[in-house]
Amino acid sequence: MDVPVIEVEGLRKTYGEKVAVDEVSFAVERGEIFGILGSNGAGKTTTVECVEGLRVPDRGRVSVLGLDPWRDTAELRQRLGIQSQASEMPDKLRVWEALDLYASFYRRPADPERLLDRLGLVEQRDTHYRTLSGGQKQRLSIALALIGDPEVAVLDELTAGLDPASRRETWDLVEQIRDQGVTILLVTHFMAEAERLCDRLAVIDAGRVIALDTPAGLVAAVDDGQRVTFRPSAPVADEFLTDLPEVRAVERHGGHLVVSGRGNVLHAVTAALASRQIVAEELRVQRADLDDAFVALTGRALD
Ligand SMILES: Nc1ncnc2c1ncn2[C@@H]1O[C@H](COP(=O)(O)OP(=O)(O)OP(=O)(O)O)[C@@H](O)[C@H]1O
Repeated sequence: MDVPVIEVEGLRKTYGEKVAVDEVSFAVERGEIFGILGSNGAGKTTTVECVEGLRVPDRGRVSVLGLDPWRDTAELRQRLGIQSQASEMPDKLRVWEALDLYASFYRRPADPERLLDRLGLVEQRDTHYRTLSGGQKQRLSIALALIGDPEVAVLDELTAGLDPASRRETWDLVEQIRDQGVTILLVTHFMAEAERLCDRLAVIDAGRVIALDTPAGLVAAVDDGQRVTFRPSAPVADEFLTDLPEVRAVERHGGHLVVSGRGNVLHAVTAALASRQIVAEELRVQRADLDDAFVALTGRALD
């Protein structure tokens, strides 16, 4: 088995009296998109800043590509790309100048022209930073994280403030970056992003990892099965449905029935109704999603 690309063990970091993270442990495998999901102030940034070598933990061990982020900082800088939510540039810096400047920090930088092309910034090559749109600034920050041709990239809240279309484009881009072999540590408080992109994720709450699994695994752990809502075309007695082995409960809301249970509730219910020539109108099927998992784990919705 490969050695994990990032290993964090028993991390603790305090700011004065405030314990920002405690007992945080996780390992990121090569080629993964690993997410750190949590609400504002949960400790996500503190955790990744310890991984990047920007903060020194009070306790615990961090290893990135076999390097110690504090002892081997210079070497790590060459192999780790950092995209940060707060990377502002001088107003008059042009896009190509920013890439050129950042490229000069690396032993073996990526080709800036190819990166501009990949990130859809060719036409903005000579544009001043100040006049870039939010989405273009975001793409530039990703380009700057990749200019060193890193093996690992840390992306922090990368779609914050983007409109839905730019957000989806950015997600496609992150997948392409991973497909080219870059391991990605993704910080997010955005559920759809975690569900769409992450192979596995650690849910952080009040400084601690409270769950670590694939998005599907997190959902399965709280999944109370399928819930089918419909309006029957003719009256149906509750018992007719509760007698089905798949069905656990039947509730009535106005003219609608809400039938919940395990296994293929939808098929069982529609087949039983069909045997009596009853049609399930206005039919909807609901399953638990990552939002439900988060609420079950933390006791509240993600802000
Ligand atoms: N330099 C600091 N001094 C004092 N407290 C801090 C400092 N940095 C962070 N904190 C506190 O530590 C806790 C964790 O902060 P952190 O920034 O790691 O959370 P986060 O999950 O990244 O949140 P956000 O999404 O808002 O950035 C918060 O309560 C925060 O107020």
